[in-house]
Amino acid sequence: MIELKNVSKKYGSISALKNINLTIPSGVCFGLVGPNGAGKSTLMKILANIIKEYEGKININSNKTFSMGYTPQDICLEETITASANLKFYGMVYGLKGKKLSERQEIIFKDMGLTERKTSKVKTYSGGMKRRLNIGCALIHEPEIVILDEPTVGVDPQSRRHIFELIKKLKKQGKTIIYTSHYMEEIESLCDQVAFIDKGEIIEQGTINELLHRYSQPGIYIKGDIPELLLQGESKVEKDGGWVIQTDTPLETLAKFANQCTKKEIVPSQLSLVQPRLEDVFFTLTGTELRDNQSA
Ligand SMILES: Nc1ncnc2c1ncn2[C@@H]1O[C@H](COP(=O)(O)OP(=O)(O)OP(=O)(O)O)[C@@H](O)[C@H]1O
Repeated sequence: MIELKNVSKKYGSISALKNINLTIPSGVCFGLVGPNGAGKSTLMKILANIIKEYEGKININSNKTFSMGYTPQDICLEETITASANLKFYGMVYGLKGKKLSERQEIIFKDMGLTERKTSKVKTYSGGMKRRLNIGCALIHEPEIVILDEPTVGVDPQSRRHIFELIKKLKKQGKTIIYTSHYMEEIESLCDQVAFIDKGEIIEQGTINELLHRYSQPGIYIKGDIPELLLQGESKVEKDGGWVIQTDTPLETLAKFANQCTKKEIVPSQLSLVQPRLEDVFFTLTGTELRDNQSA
């Protein structure tokens, strides 16, 4: 278990983290979500012991020994040598050698879908391949705790798929994974728990289901050539050229609209239940869209 108590960090006059209290149970995939500049990377670097000057207390696995792998947001590879030599270097840094090191290299290359390119120089790799290798370097020593800071930023779909598969494999192995992303759909599909961070503060945390349950408004979505009359008296919000109709009884409302449309021979281009999304939870909490703040 990882426990943070009143963790704060300032860079000069900038308060990057303010009294962070967080508990990350062992064996969960924990998502940390927030807009640019929220403090995610700072928190990751503190956990990875890269930033050593901060206020507050961190307790990892009750101070028992543990191994950790950290992938920073920026690619940290030597481009002029082969992928294999890069991976070997990281393996040796983590104390691996001989047969064990070779075996681990083979596994990482296979997991990352890079086996055929392992003897190529890193400078010949695409951005996505470099990112996959960068992640592999942090996993060479089979760490119990894996910290991945925006592992899918700017990657192609193929690399994204490999990274997702890898995270699922790490989850099955019972690793504790801490994962930051701007992409809520990634957090929703990969993580068990999530914390929202905004302006250096944790503004909400819980399991994905808890948060969706607590904050999302149930409803249905209707789009198309819909007469005003049909929507009269409904609590509705315009969205993407259609309407979200807010209701506590979405199934009944959906059936009612389907009936009315059938009777009036109207064929909406879309009529569906609104699926609660983490994106909406963040919006409810902060009043801002996560991605409006993105520069990437
Ligand atoms: N080395 C540094 N020196 C000064 N200020 C910094 C430094 N690193 C981060 N900051 C500032 O601290 C705040 C938090 O930055 P941090 O990189 O932790 O946020 P983030 O949520 O990871 O953002 P992003 O998603 O853009 O990576 C920001 O205001 C940032 O400008």
